[in-house]
Amino acid sequence: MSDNQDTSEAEEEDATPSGSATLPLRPPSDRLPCNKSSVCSRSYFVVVMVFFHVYIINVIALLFYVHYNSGQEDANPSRDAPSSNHQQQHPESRRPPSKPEFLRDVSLTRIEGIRVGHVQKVSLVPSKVHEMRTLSLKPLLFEIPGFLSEDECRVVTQLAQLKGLMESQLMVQDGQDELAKELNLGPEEIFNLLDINQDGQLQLHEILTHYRVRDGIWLTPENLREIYAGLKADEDGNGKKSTFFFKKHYLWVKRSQLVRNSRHTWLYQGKGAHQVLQDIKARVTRLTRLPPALVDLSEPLQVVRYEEGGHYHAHHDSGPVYPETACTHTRLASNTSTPFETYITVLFYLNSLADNRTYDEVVRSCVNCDKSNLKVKPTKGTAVFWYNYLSDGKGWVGEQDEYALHGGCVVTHGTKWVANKWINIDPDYQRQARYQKLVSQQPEDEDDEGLTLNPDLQSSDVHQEL
Ligand SMILES: O=C(O)CCC(=O)C(=O)O
Ligand SMILES: [Fe+2]
Repeated sequence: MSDNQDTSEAEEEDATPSGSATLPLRPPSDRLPCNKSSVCSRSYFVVVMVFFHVYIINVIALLFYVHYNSGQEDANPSRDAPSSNHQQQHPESRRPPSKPEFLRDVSLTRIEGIRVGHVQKVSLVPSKVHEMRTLSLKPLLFEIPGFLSEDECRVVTQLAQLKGLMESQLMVQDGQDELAKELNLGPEEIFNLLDINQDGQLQLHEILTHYRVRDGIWLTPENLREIYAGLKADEDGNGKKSTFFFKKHYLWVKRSQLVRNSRHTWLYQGKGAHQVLQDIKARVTRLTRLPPALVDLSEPLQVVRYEEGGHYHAHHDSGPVYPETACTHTRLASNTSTPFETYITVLFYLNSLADNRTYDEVVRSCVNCDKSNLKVKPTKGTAVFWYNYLSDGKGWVGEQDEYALHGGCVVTHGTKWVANKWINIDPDYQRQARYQKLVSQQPEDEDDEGLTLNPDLQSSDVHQEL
């Protein structure tokens, strides 16, 4: 009780306007300001202004609310995707999503590497359990022995031979005459174009730039000095040459100076393809745990043959195409309107190399194999696969993994056969989703796990060289 009394006293005290004790008290008549018109209108103005401001603030808040809500709906492309229709019926789908709405339906599984040497069992075919060993975490790289059977390796190489293999990279002189005709430029004009600093001379670096830009030829300044020395062209040793010598030393380029010295072909893996090829594609889908549609939309199997002296210098299978690291397949993709990159590379060894002198470096190599951090010896049937991109942490691709630099060492004895399955995606999810939607409007194959493409669409839109 006493507490209540205290409280009511306190309330009474509190009810006294604070600070009023310091103001002189006036008689009640003085406190009626209406007889003073200026005071009355000022109070009236203040009250009106307060109401006006509250009203304006409310309107602005309402506008923000409406804008924010409609903006969320616009930015949500999955709402017009068929699979998200049922979500619209649930009120909880209006809650803020834990990850961007557009990544709800599709996300890229990334297999955990755990640690180098870690072995996980994977079930890829009914009769067998495969072992998948982590070879590296940076980049994320795995090896699966016996991924292909002996028979499958044989069928793939035979199918490639039946189809016919083409040079992976043309020698410069192979196309030189046609280029000269096509360019319709005289030697003077070519000289001027190559003379980057316009000093009337061609320096070593200008020639080198041209080589890399036009031909993808792997020439170091040392190579060029050797060429000059061989031609006795640079007698004063200042590295300045005439067009005559520049034209002439083209002929000195050897196959070993190409980025890639091999022959290859593409084997279509969709509906109607040889059963072995379809099986390999299905197994790759299981292995990578990616949405089947992504694997279906990817390039066909590329089969590559290296003869003695064959090699593939260090390169990335994806990312911006620098002339010296250009791959046939990234060119293939970049020729098209669909900007696909290679998310995963699955490399199959279709034969074993006879001895230890002839092995492959797979990752983090430089032009020469001695500088590589990791080498994998080709063993028939073994598959290695790695991620060319890091994750964005939200279920799609992030940055390109610089550590995915790799190459194939020079084959010193015999012939080496490999096949590449490049799994392509568009780093821009929304474009990929639009593309997938477009392609999924093609007739579907009922037997298939996922989406099946109309071969005509596939070859004309994505895989031009098939
Ligand atoms: O032949 C190899 O070992 C590597 C091949 C490769 O990296 C490629 O074809 O992109
Ligand atoms: Fe490669």
